[in-house]
Amino acid sequence: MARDKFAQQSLGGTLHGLVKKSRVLMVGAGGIGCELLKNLVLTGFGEIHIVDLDTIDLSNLNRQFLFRNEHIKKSKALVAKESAHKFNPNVKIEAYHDNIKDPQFDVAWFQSFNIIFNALDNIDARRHVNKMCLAANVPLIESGTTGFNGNVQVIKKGDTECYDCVEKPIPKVFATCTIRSTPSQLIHCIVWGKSYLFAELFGISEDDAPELDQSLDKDGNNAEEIAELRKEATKLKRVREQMGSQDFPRAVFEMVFKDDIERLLSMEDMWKGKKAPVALDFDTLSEEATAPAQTILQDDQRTWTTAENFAVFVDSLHRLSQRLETERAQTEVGNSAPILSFDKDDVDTLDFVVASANLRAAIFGIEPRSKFDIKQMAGNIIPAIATTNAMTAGLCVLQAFKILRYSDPEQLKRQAKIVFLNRQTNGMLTAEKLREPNPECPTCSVAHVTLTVDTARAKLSDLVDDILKGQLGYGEEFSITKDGDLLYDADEDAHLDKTFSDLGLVAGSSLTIIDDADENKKVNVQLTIDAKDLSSADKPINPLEDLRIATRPKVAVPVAAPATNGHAKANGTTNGSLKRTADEASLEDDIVRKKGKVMEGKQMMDTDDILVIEDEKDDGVIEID
Ligand SMILES: Nc1ncnc2c1ncn2[C@@H]1O[C@H](COP(=O)(O)OP(=O)(O)OP(=O)(O)O)[C@@H](O)[C@H]1O
Ligand SMILES: [Zn+2]
Repeated sequence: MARDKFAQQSLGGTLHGLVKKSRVLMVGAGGIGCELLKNLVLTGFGEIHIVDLDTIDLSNLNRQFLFRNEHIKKSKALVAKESAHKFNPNVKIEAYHDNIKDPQFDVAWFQSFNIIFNALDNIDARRHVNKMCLAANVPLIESGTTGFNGNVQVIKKGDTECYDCVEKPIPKVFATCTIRSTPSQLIHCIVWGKSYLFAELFGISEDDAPELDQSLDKDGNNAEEIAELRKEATKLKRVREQMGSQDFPRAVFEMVFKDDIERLLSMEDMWKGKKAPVALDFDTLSEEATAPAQTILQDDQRTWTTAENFAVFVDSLHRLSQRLETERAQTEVGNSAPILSFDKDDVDTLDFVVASANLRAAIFGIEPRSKFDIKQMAGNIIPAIATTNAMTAGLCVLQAFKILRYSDPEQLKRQAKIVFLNRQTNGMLTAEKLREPNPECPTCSVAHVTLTVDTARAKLSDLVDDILKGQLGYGEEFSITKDGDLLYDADEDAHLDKTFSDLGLVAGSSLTIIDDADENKKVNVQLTIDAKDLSSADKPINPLEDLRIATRPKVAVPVAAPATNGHAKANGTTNGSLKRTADEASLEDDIVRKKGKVMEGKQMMDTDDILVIEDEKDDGVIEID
């Protein structure tokens, strides 16, 4: 009870009472989430719900202090609840080991909270929660960190900018050819080693790997190159069959560091105006590689010579093939063949990727790096800093106090802030006034409509013809998208005959309708689906009663200057520039890696997928997700 007394003394009776009565949701129980949950529990927030889809990983333990060794592989949400509850047993905590995008977390459920906290690590989930908070009209506290930078932003429907008010730059996937044929930076070689060579030898064939964009470029130019790459993959499979034999390292080496390079060199056009690669020779390097791999490996902060990388390559290849052979021998007949997967904390896999990447870098005249550096690049590129998470989580709670204290929107707008944590600024913290919503925002400048649908019977054509054109008066020019994926527009009618179920539209799913008419354009509409079995005598979509969608005002509205860095977790720029420069990020190659899900065009990538994206601005910033 002492804690309660102190909290009351420092917050004052009124605020303390509001805190105790409040019911809050925290999405994500990772780096920020663990700190935030501790703060919420110790401050005495009455009821806290936690959602996290992930399990605890060894690499989380250094900063996610609610987790211990014995919790590895257990649910983050459930363990966070257990650990934090001990700090203050008076607080009610509910945990869900689930994806926040699951239909059970519908608008009504979001509505049951006073405040929602995002402690997430990916844009897709953040956008989803933003959308749900707008639909439910519940204030959201959005936060993020990258290295030493952090940010906290209060989002309130109609009163402030939402997460989508400032467009996030669309990330660009590296073409297969950059990774496979024309690397120009070490990161390309690392991705090649990790996502192609390692996966092809010890994991799932690259044909199944989603991170390499197999598509043709817009002129259809890659066809030949892709056919070649496929041939190469077949050849590699044959090499793979030699695993376990003494000749295996030579077979792999000659295939990727000699034959493939010679094949590339034979395409002379490719190297016009570009530095041509130089193939490596197994025998020459074997003669030069005199130091034992174990000695070289001890020196992981020094950049190894090509011969040293060669020695580590051969050694790690032996280690990995032995591991796979042993696992195969132990696999019972009928079970799927074992595979190895890359993990930056698994030395055998890391050694292999470091050596392969550096050998490839030598071929293409790219500066190699130490194992220490490559580990960061291949794993967590900008390291997560526990204190940044802790400070950011503290700021989240301070903003939550403002939301509880100021129920009047005008007062809240004056009191609540967007706060940036930034090592470059004097005093580390800077606060900005909350911005007005962007009237052009595709998410918050929309009409929210809930539609009752029998998802098994209703077809997309029912929505298009009966509801949108028939009832709401849309013309021919409009589009229907789901999470950025186009389902329908004047040129795309492929899905019209599909049912809502076929299209994966379930209870709680939402569709965005954008009017593209030249005149009297309607405001964007967000349709949320309320799934019900309707009598077969009735239409499969309930008509909307007396609903009219307003048209947009004709005024030209300046788009607010972007304040957030859409790529990275942190929005921490105060100088008006879109993103931090490499210098600001204190990294030579400012490289960011995030886990989780990101929408890339129309493709959804899962937690373990690797997406390589290049910054639009040519400042050398690369993000791997
Ligand atoms: N759609 C989602 N639903 C629920 N939880 C999510 C969702 N997307 C991400 N998360 C969770 O958000 C948390 C973000 O935490 P954090 O940024 O510390 O990431 P991490 O994966 O724990 O660590 P790191 O990425 O730094 O190695 C993670 O625990 C992750 O599981
Ligand atoms: Zn918005």
